[in-house]
Amino acid sequence: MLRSCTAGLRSLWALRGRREGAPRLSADLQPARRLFSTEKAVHKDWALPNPSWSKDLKLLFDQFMKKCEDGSWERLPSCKHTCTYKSEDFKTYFLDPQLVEGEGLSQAQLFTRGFEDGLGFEYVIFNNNDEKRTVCLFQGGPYLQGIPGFLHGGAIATMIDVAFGSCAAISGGAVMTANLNINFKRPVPLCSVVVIHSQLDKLEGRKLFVSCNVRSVDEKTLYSEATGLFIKLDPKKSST
Ligand SMILES: CCCCCCCCCCCCCCCC(=O)SCCNC(=O)CCNC(=O)[C@H](O)C(C)(C)COP(=O)(O)OP(=O)(O)OC[C@H]1O[C@@H](n2cnc3c(N)ncnc32)[C@H](O)[C@@H]1OP(=O)(O)O
Repeated sequence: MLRSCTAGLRSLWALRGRREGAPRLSADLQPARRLFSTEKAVHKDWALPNPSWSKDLKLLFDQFMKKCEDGSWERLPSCKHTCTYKSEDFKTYFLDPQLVEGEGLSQAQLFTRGFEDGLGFEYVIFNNNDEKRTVCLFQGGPYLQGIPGFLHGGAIATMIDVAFGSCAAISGGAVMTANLNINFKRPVPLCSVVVIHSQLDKLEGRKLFVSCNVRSVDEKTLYSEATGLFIKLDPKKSST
């Protein structure tokens, strides 16, 4: 298993390099890279443009890919069927191995990647390791409607959780959300693009405090602000 993980990891990052001509990551970006599990399927990286992406989303994506060229930013690949954490990490916490590998979970996939292209969550996350922050570019599709014409608050909360989770996991490894606190300030138009700027504010023992704001592409509209608490899992405790 470990061997196939490593091989998968290598091929994922090789694929990334081939697709985008991405530069080699500097050594200090290695922690983020190590977090990826690629044990079964590295066939598709979902954090790449598809035909459903709007002009705004593609434009922002290109701008951030440019920022990746000097190594200060990195795009985080996103798999659908495999846990984005190393499964070895989670096996430590979820002592029943069936929870991680059982037949019953063969259908399991990441909630945010379970929609057809363009209908649900279209997003990509970029990480700046030195500044301990991430930027998530998010286009919420028509299946995420709440009030007619606007995104469901739960969809925004989900995306904030994913953005926070990535930001926290890069520093903390295997983490879980303990608390999310969101102020919804303006409704987000369905199918528009928003930018979620997340920041690791404080690391205190196993606690990672994060915050974010959700803004329009032109940055003029502040849609939401949130804080979160993530807890680094304790290998001595079972979570089940
Ligand atoms: C390249 C890299 C890519 C990155 C690749 C990753 C990509 C990633 C993408 C996917 C991202 C998906 C993101 C979804 C993330 C979920 O959806 S997680 C699911 C939702 N969350 C849950 O189900 C968690 C349920 N809760 C629990 O299991 C347990 O409460 C926890 C959170 C594990 C903590 O339990 P514990 O380890 O026993 O912690 P415990 O000893 O009770 O508390 C530790 C400390 O935290 C404090 N604490 C705990 N809970 C709280 C709370 N709610 N409020 C305040 N303080 C608290 C305690 O007071 C204590 O403080 P100190 O005494 O140390 O000062």
